[in-house]
Formats: sequence, C-alpha cells, structure tokens
Amino acid sequence: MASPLSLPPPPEFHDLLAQERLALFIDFDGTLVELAPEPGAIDVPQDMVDRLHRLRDTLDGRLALVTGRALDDLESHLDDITVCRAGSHGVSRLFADGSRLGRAPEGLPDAVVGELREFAAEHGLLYEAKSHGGAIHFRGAPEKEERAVAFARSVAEAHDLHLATGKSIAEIVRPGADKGGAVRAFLSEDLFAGSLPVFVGDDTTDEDGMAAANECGGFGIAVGERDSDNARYHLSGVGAVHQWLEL
Ligand SMILES: O=P(O)(O)OC[C@H]1O[C@H](O[C@H]2O[C@H](CO)[C@@H](O)[C@H](O)[C@H]2O)[C@H](O)[C@@H](O)[C@@H]1O
Repeated sequence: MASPLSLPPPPEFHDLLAQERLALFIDFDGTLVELAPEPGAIDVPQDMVDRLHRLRDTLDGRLALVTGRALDDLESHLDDITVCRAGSHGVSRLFADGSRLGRAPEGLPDAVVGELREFAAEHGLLYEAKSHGGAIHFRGAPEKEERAVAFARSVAEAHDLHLATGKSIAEIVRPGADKGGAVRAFLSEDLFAGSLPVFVGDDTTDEDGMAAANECGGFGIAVGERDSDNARYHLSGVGAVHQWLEL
C-alpha cells in the first residue's frame, strides 16, 4: 500500500489531454467538494455545474461522476447536471442526458433498512437512506465507529449483502456494487471506447474504481492523506484536484 506522500503528482492535465483520448471518472465527496459534518451540509460552489459542463465538453463527453451517494441526492446538489454519473457506489448509472446505462439496481430489503435505522436511532447516529443501499454515519460520534461497523457487518452477513466502509460511514450494499463496475460499464460504451481511463478519488471505495482504471490501461489518482493500493499519483486535497483539472 502506497503512502500518499510517496506518490508523485499527476502529469499536467493539458499535457495528458494533448497526448491521450482521456476519460475522467471523478468521485464527489472529498474529491470535488470538501467533507462536511453531515451529508447535507456540503458547500457546493454555485458555478460547480457550469464548471463541470465545461470539463465535460473539453473531454468530448468522456467525464463521469462516480459517487457513493444516491443519484437523486447528488443531483440535488448539482442542479440540472448533464454529465455521465453513477450513484450508490457506481451501481446506478446514467448518461449525461439522464438515460439509463444498464438496469436499475434493486434497493435493500425492508428488514435490512429497518435494522439499520433502528441501530442508528438507538445510538444517536445518522441513518442515510439511499435508493440502492443504506448508511450509518458516525462522524459526529467517532467513539461509536467500532460498534457501528461491527453491527453493519453482522447485518450484511446475515442477509448475504456487502459492507462498504468509508470516511466515518458504514454502508450496506448489494454484492457487486462497486465503483469499478461503473468504470467498466462506461468504458464499454461507444462514447468512452478506446480512451485512457483516469479515476480520481479520496476514499477506500474509490480503490475499486482505480483498480478498474489500471486494468483498462489507465491509472488512479489518490486524493488526500489516505494510503492507496491502486493509485499511481497523488493530489493533496479538493483544492489541488480543482487546480489540476483547471476546474
Ligand atoms: O463516493 P463519494 O462521492 O465520496 O461519497 C461517499 C459518501 O459521501 C457522503 O458521506 C461522506 O461525506 C459527508 C459530507 O461531507 C460526510 O459527513 C461523511 O462523513 C462522509 O462519509 C455521503 O453521505 C455518502 O452517502 C457517500 O457514500
């Protein structure tokens, strides 16, 4: 596992653009926007959508946002976004015009949602309902991390589901819901065909996206201080991502 400080910065974005048919897959929280105490409290710059649309045009459409958030949640922060996007850790995928790529995934069984909600309520934690998953947040109570992760793991095991952990969050998703799937799905479309995929992200769930980018001849860029198994390059934080992308 590479420490972020041992990884070099990526090549200049405009040089890559000049040399390669680049496709960019970008994580949202912690990569495009700074983390906040709660999911709804993020500060999204007013002109973020216009800036992303410019980036999409620079890449002839080969830009996808790949987030752990549900797509309706992402879209509530990015009004009228017309960029390819994948939500719920990449499992729900839309093209820029809102048409669906692949099948709509299934939500969690009601019993699982009930168990997660009940645990969160009992422990004073935030439960985030998602269309294709469900997450317990413990950013406000870090001392409850171990208990929350153990509980979510036990629920996942009992229902043959998968536990996804990230920054102050434990989430249950359906098996196979990971960001690598979104990268492969977009790359198999004509729009992205033959491109060099680059995945940029700050959290553990982004590792699958970076691994898929590597497999397909591209690379990953780790953001922030977390160690990474799959990144080739490193950027120090959200500001550095914006600067690199000339966003
Ligand atoms: O894949 P991402 O776009 O990075 O989404 C990952 C999760 O992001 C959100 O939670 C994270 O950001 C919150 C706001 O900054 C923060 O309070 C929380 O501690 C972080 O885990 C989002 O709420 C989740 O649904 C995403 O899975």
